[in-house]
Amino acid sequence: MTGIDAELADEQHVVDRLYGRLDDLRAETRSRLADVRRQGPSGSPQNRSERDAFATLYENRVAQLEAVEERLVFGRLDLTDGSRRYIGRLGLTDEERTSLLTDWRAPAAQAFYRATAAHPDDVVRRRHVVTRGRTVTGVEDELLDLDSATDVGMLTGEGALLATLAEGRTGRMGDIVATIQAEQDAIIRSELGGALVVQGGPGTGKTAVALHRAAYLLYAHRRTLERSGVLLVGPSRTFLRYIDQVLPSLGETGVVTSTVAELVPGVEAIGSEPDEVAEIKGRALWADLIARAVRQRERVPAEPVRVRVDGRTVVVRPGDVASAIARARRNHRPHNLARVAFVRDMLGRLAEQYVRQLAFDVPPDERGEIVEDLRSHRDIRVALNLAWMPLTPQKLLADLYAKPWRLEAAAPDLTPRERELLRRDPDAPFTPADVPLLDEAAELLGEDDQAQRAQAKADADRRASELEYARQVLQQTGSAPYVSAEMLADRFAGTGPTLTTAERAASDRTWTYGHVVVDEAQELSPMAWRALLRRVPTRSLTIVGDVAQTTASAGARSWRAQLDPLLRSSWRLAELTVNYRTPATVAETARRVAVAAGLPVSPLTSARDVPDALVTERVPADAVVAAAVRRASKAVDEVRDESGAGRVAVIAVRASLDAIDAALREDGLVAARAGTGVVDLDASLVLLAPDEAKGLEFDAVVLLEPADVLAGGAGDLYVAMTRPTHALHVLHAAPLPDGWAA
Ligand SMILES: Nc1ncnc2c1ncn2[C@@H]1O[C@H](COP(=O)(O)OP(=O)(O)OP(=O)(O)O)[C@@H](O)[C@H]1O
Repeated sequence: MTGIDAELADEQHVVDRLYGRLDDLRAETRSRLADVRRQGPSGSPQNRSERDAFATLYENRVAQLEAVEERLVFGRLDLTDGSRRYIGRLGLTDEERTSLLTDWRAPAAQAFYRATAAHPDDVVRRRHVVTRGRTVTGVEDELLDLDSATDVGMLTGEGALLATLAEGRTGRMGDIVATIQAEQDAIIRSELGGALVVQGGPGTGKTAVALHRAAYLLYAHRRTLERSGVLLVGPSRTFLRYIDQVLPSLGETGVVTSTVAELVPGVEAIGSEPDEVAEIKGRALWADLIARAVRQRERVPAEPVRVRVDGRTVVVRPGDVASAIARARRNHRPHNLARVAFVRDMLGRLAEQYVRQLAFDVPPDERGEIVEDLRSHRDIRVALNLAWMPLTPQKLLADLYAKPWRLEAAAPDLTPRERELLRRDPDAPFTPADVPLLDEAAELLGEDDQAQRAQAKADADRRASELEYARQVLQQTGSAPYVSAEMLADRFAGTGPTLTTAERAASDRTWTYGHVVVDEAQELSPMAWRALLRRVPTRSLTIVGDVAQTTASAGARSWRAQLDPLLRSSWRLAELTVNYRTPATVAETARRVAVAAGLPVSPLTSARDVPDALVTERVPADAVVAAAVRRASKAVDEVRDESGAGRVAVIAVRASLDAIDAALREDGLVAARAGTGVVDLDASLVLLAPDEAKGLEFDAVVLLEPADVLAGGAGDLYVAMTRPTHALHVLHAAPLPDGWAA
């Protein structure tokens, strides 16, 4: 056996043992699950719910143990004291509780990502163990000894990293646990508190880092975050699908994912509108505008309203309404809740008028029946509603858009043209930019929640007793490391469906999360930020993005300008500087074009280059589409491999997509498209507008007419050019944008 063969055989031995232990744990947990299930549907309700709770606990554990099959172990640290430590997707111990495998998130694993020759952190050797299935196929060593011959370069585990980067894309993002780089690790393990902004050029791993950070925080702060939950906000459903396998592969399934458009449960924002209109709706002035619109629904009538009740007359007097409004506003409750006080006050005044007309006195505490008669009188109801209308957020906003006089009264800061742009039918569907406005309105309107409050009190009492019981069960069974009393109590809650924290959080508009991760955060408008920050009062946030890639007019061009007004300078900035996606030639060209267009681009070094990564082809204007079809067809053949990996995107301005689609079909090629829904990322060919390509990546990209894309926005072109991992084919009739040539 040669030296390397012997090394591989030794590692295979270790890897076999680890998988053996994993198999044992799986079998053990499955058998416990089977035992619990075997007990059948008998016993007291308490026994049954306890059994269900344990069944869920074991099911989750089985799922977690299944999820770590691929690359269970990927690293080894040889330490100065002669000991070895294996690093993997989760922690494993043997029957005697001796550590066999260290979870990549544990403090003991940090050196695997951070140790350098200058700061070896007790590590003499870092080894990347490469496996395929359960077989060790390679090892790669770095000696962290200044005197050693091995030079540790810019990248950690360079061979393993470059091999990963060269793999064909599958349409789904994978995890990077085996090859996280030091600058990325520092961000992933950054403390939980406060707002952390991660700025980095395209392909620097911002999304990957954000997801691994979520997994890290759930591990390091499980007790805090298990109950409050973590929210991950992405730019589109397609993007959320693109990343949806990463957290499960890291053993974490409890993160709520959402776009800004989905933040308000019950609202489906399926409408679309020009970017220009979305920009207006994103402005911070809507906070005041909506507050004003709500106040304008609390209105003193110009004239007294006389109402006949059982032969007597009561008068809804402007003066009384004004004073009842002023009093109801005093306790600063939301509109629909303060309305209860207003109505009570007005009915008291009307009852007083009514009693004065009787031949006898009725003391105030005996006027209940009179008050109820007045309350149910149609004309009084109408008069009080006109003064203080109960409103839903949808009604408030739809009225503002549909009734020009309402918008004019509420929005003196908008120009007549801007107000005209906002005009729409009262029953037109809401758009994504409406959602933060509906959320703002919901905050100011509140719900008429008397029944809800009574229910909440009953729920809270029941919950307290369930929690106490769950604590006792945990003490008796010793299951504390896997589950908290709160989680167990949730599952004990015998009535209704047993919901996880994530499920409860996702269905509750007013839920506040323990941490919020925002990806492509540069796209968020000031109003979208307000809606998000409402969901994380602790301001524990990870904000990742690139202000050079902004495509929405309402988005940010500078973090300071965007975040200072919201977070009062209390945010910290980290930068990522190495591009892992795009070949250097393509990345540098994209960067020059972006600089020439005046974008605030971040410094960027590329991890690798690929021969012939950038091909530009000039064709006559009427031949661009045909050339694109030819090129796309060739690219699909070139990138596809036997495993089904290999993805190609054609990117062009929105106005040309239909023509390209038709031409592709004529040629027998079907491309997946976004339309209004989710792009089928399993397709080997997709057709996208530049903003739809945001955050995604493909082996090859066929880009049409960069000058047209640039005309739509420099950020659009920067995004489009930086999507490929191997090749960018550019087809153009118009001259290439400034900065293209080196
Ligand atoms: N340390 C790493 N090891 C292996 N692959 C990595 C690493 N860091 C990033 N990558 C890969 O580089 C590609 C780009 O990463 P990612 O999408 O997270 O970048 P990004 O900064 O969010 O890009 P963009 O701003 O363009 O959306 C992905 O395929 C990702 O898996």
